[in-house]
Amino acid sequence: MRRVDVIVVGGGPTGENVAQYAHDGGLSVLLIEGELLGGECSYYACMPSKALLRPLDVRATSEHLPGLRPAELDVAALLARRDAWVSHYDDTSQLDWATGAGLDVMRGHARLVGEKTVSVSSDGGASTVVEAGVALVLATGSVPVVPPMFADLHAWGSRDATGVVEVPDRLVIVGGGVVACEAATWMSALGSSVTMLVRGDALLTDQEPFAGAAVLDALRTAGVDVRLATRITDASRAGAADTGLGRVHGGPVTLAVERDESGSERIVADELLLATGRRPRLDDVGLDAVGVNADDVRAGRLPTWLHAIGDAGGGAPLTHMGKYEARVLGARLAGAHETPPPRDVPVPQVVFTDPQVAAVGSSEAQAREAGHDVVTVAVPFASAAGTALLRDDGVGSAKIVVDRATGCLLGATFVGHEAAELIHAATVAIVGQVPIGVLRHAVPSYPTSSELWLRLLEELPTNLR
Ligand SMILES: Cc1cc2nc3c(=O)[nH]c(=O)nc-3n(C[C@H](O)[C@H](O)[C@H](O)COP(=O)(O)OP(=O)(O)OC[C@H]3O[C@@H](n4cnc5c(N)ncnc54)[C@H](O)[C@@H]3O)c2cc1C
Ligand SMILES: NC(=O)c1ccc[n+]([C@@H]2O[C@H](COP(=O)([O-])OP(=O)(O)OC[C@H]3O[C@@H](n4cnc5c(N)ncnc54)[C@H](O)[C@@H]3O)[C@@H](O)[C@H]2O)c1
Repeated sequence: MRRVDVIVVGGGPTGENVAQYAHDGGLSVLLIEGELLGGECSYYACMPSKALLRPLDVRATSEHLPGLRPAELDVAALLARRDAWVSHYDDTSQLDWATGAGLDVMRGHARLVGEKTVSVSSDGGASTVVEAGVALVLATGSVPVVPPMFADLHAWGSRDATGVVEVPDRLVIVGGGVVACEAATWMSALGSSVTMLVRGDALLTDQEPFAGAAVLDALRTAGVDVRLATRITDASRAGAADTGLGRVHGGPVTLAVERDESGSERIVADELLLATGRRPRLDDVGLDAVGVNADDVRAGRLPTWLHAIGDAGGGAPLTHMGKYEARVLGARLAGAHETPPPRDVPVPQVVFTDPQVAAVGSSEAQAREAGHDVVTVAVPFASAAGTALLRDDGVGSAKIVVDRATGCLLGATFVGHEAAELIHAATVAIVGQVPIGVLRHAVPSYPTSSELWLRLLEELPTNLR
């Protein structure tokens, strides 16, 4: 049997980071990956989606900046850019990085078979048993949730949308969350006639309501048919088949859809994209062999040698949060002395729609629900010269949520063009618990987007400033 200090199962961004931090702290580490080293993010999620979205953002900017001729979309070149960013689904460069960083990498599917022990089976059927001296980390990521009604349709998942090869003429997207909104943006730009079927009465419901409303307006303006408060009662498809990543998976899909105000109707589409959430990938890692289950993972009821982090751990399923958990755990396993983290680390997220939604910490509703007495202020996104100069269509708003008792920021949301880079200032202010009275001495350069901070702080009651 092979022995190492730390076994990491899953070589996505979370697994790679925990492995690197533990190794740099002096431990021997084995990183086990069953598919592509780099994980969902590098090949099927963050990288391809943002590679597709960025040129579209630049094109839209060119349409709103007098002095420029609007940029023209070159679909073949856009897809080629996506292919380059996913390294043509080849993980050689990631493997080079890992071995260069001193990590031992094993290919194959790992299952727990006993305390601190996994069995790794390779494609050829051979299996190797490995034991960890210190810890075993599950960084196995997540899988898409497929509602049972769609189980036999070979509907597209987010992998097909980011890996699009054949652009369906008519695409129905089920869901109103992040994947649905981002995918609707690039699929409609690529030429699909997109219908979004959303069961709730808003988009992006985890965010401040004005964020979902702005994205809804923008998608509709771009020609996406967004139908809220819908219920799909039946779904069928002739000739459903796995024709390959990003290709249309069979004949037309027929959906029976009910809406409160307009009764029921039939919708026919060439492809169906399910964007109905994700859940931790824990079904096939042998949890039962060590007497735990997925609920134990979610509740943190694990033996001290076993850890589940990143998407697998059930926290915010975001690359940067997985990497953060990985840095903290990797250093801790190696015995590094670290400043203890604040009790609640705020979660930042950017939705790369047009306009972008960038948020961190609590929304007003979440803060009130948590029992905070809050003061909130909002300003138009274009109310600073720096943001107004970005584009002449100036949509969006910015809002902050301040704790009246401490005078510190609890949350911030920026909705507008290139809003993404504004959010880290809010993250720093929340983690640093910087009182507003101090924050107002952080002077933003003129004319930059950061001047929105000034506009927001000026709106607060004088006793808080
Ligand atoms: C379309 C889309 C776009 C996204 N965009 C963003 C974004 O812009 N920003 C952002 O922060 N997040 C984004 N996310 C979320 C992000 O992709 C995930 O949060 C991130 O990939 C999680 O990293 P991870 O390492 O925990 O898991 P993963 O990246 O899923 O990696 C897990 C790895 O473990 C391997 N594995 C699983 N089980 C085993 C086993 N038993 N044995 C061996 N190997 C195993 C898998 O093959 C995989 O490579 C997006 C998600 C989607 C679906
Ligand atoms: N830019 C980013 O940071 C980014 C981009 C994409 C994905 N992600 C991550 O990936 C995760 C998954 O994204 P997602 O959009 O799939 O999930 P989500 O939880 O954001 O949205 C799921 C949507 O599907 C709907 N839904 C769920 N079950 C349904 C059903 N049976 N019928 C009809 N509608 C149903 C929900 O109401 C919701 O609108 C997100 O939590 C996010 O953290 C992040």
